[in-house]
Amino acid sequence: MFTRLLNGIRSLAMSSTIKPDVVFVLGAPGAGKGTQCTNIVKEFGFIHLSAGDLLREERNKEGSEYGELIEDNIKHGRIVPVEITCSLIEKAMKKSGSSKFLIDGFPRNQDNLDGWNRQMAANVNLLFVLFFDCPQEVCVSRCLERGAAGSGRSDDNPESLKKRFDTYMNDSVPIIQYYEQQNLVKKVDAGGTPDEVFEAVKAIFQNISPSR
Ligand SMILES: Nc1ncnc2c1ncn2[C@@H]1O[C@H](COP(=O)(O)OP(=O)(O)O)[C@@H](O)[C@H]1O
Ligand SMILES: O=c1ccn([C@@H]2O[C@H](COP(=O)(O)OP(=O)(O)O)[C@@H](O)[C@H]2O)c(=O)[nH]1
Repeated sequence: MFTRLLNGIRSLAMSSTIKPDVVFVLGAPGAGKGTQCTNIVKEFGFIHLSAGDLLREERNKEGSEYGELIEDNIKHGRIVPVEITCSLIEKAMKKSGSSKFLIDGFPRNQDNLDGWNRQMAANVNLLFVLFFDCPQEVCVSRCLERGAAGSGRSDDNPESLKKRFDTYMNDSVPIIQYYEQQNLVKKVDAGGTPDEVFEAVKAIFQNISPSR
């Protein structure tokens, strides 16, 4: 009797656990991920979590044990170990209390993907992967302009950009292909003006039915 009651409570608790909706936002450095996430937040009420911003915030924290490691990776266009990034994402998700997230710039390599699958995948509802497709020369000039305009980023310079693109081509593109094989990728041409790109983004978000 007691066991049956306990099992009943357990299954009720499990069925009422609502998983948050997640959209991964991927694309080359400078493709416009952050810009379009800001638009999506305004129009569709998602919370924007940029993995890069979370890492930079952690790097800037006084006394952070990962500060140097994060900066070293960012400057050289390498990917920070997933345990650090995933924990920052998880913490930010919990803190926000929201149930709809844009996770921008993650997962970017196999280590990221494996870590996410180990730590988070079972607890979220991955809606799709929004992929901003943009020619490399356009992305590079946008990043250089962003640097010249005073982004203050230690990686918006020609040397770091070369490494960031090597990492993107070698490590991140295979992750996008992995999701493509699962029919989860929604591709947007990101070479136009911000307004043109957002028109295409809107068409995607207007057609999704969130899990609740
Ligand atoms: N469609 C666009 N056309 C021209 N410039 C853009 C466009 N989208 C973004 N930008 C600019 O390019 C730079 C990189 O955009 P950002 O959204 O930060 O890209 P990402 O997050 O992919 O690195 C920023 O300075 C931004 O203002
Ligand atoms: O999941 C992530 C996201 C970002 N980064 C690091 O942060 C940098 C900047 O990433 P961000 O997404 O902010 O900018 P982008 O390169 O897309 O313009 C990357 O080159 C990586 O070094 C990382 O290690 N893991």
